[in-house]
Amino acid sequence: MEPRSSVESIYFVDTAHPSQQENKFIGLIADQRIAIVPEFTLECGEILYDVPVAFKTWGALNKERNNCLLLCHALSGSADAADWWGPLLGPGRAFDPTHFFIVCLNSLGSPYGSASPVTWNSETKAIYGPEFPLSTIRDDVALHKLVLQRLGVEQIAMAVGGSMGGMLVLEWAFDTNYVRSIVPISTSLRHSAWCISWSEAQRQSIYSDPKFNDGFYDMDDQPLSGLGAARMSALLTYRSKCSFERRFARKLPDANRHPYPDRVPTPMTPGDAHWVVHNEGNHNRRERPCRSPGSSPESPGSGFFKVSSTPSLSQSTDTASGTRSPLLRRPANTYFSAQSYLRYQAKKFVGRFDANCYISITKKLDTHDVTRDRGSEDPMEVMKHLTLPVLVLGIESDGLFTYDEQVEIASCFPNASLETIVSAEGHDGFLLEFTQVNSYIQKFEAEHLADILSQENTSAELELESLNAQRESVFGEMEDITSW
Ligand SMILES: CC(=O)SCCNC(=O)CCNC(=O)[C@H](O)C(C)(C)COP(=O)(O)OP(=O)(O)OC[C@H]1O[C@@H](n2cnc3c(N)ncnc32)[C@H](O)[C@@H]1OP(=O)(O)O
Ligand SMILES: N[C@@H](CCO)C(=O)O
Repeated sequence: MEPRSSVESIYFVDTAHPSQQENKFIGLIADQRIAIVPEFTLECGEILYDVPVAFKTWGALNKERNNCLLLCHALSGSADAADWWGPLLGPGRAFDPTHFFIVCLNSLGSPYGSASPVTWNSETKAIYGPEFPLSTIRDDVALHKLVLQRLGVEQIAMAVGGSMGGMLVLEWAFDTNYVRSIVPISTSLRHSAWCISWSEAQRQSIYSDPKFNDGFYDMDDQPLSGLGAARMSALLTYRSKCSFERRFARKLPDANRHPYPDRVPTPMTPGDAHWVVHNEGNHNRRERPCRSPGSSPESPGSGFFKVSSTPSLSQSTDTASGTRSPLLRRPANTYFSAQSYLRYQAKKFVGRFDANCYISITKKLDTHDVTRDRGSEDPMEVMKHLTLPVLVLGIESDGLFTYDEQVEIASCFPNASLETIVSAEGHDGFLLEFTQVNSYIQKFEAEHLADILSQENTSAELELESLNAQRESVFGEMEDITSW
């Protein structure tokens, strides 16, 4: 499906644009700009009007307009590549704005500024919500190309991205006249049954939240427990068993650093006590009437659970009522550091992401298949003419986009090399192992983009100061993970 807007009709606005009027996530991304594409036809046939595309740039175009380094973000990323790949960005690093015009554009369906369930539909005069149409990786590439052309880019020197970003990178490779080289990382030629299934399980978590309401939820009262649960299971697929064992093993949470997150009722009877253990961590838990002797569940006067700030089953003392605790022995622990971490990550995620956007993006991932509508189901066949230089990076501990899939990608391009990111962290290694990613990409640039590296762009200097400024990350913490 061809996009209909001419490149010249695209214009630039800031984030106060009406498309973002109800988007509470837009403010999380610093200093980005928005391109408005007047009309764009998605692969599904739906036409979007006044389509916002959020983006950030670093450095400047050279006079040949061929030094664009395109960064493509992953599922929960944004156009602010400095936030999630910051250590790779800067003079002397793989993404060097003194040589490259670095551009990162936000994908459709993401809550960070491009058209999505949380942006305004100028036709219905409301946010899209669950009526945002299905978008594909190819839609992103087609839409982003319009914006790149509007920015004056005549050729992409190198497109780099991991995970979902790697899917965009692979689709970019088919634009043989526009793209000179690519670096797909921890990604796939087509979304595997394994990945589709994880997406499905995560969406089901969201659907089963009573607040989801088929996607028509109140933006001020969102299905947070469903979205949080989705992120928890996703996070597990982004890491490895080995990494979790190393970090958490059977440790208990450090109460000073990670205080117990829940307010837990003090049990009055053995049944109450068991109920507390059973429901600990249940965000949708309701208040349970006290069932102590002499009271009935329906007699509120006899009191509901008393609320304390620590899990009461770790205490075997008397209850507030003076009766003996129903549990005299110290029970086995049921709350571990690993759980505390997952809950913390879920809580953090629901503060920065939207449930409908999560569904929209995971469905987009499910559509990914480089062979779709290209005349053969054999990727080798559909890719044999893609002779551009390709560097594939894979992580052996990645259980989501497996190393075998990276081998397959490399084998389908006639001019590809494969390198290994050594990491026990699993899939997220591409966001954590900065030194290795940086050095592999620099080596690749030296080999294939020497002409661009030989040009120095002094006008980029102005931007470097703000690039180096310390600021809080929206996404990654990039802390020393061994400290846990
Ligand atoms: C699919 C894609 O598209 S990905 C591409 C782009 N990605 C993005 O844009 C953002 C995605 N970001 C991420 O995936 C992650 O943030 C990463 C991979 C960058 C970094 O991983 P993180 O999970 O943030 O780091 P880490 O695992 O070390 O967690 C650190 C946090 O957990 C907390 N924590 C650690 N252990 C515990 C514990 N036992 N209990 C509670 N909290 C804990 C730390 O205090 C820290 O908190 P903070 O965030 O307030 O500083
Ligand atoms: N941690 C990344 C992994 C997905 O590939 C994200 O949240 O975007």
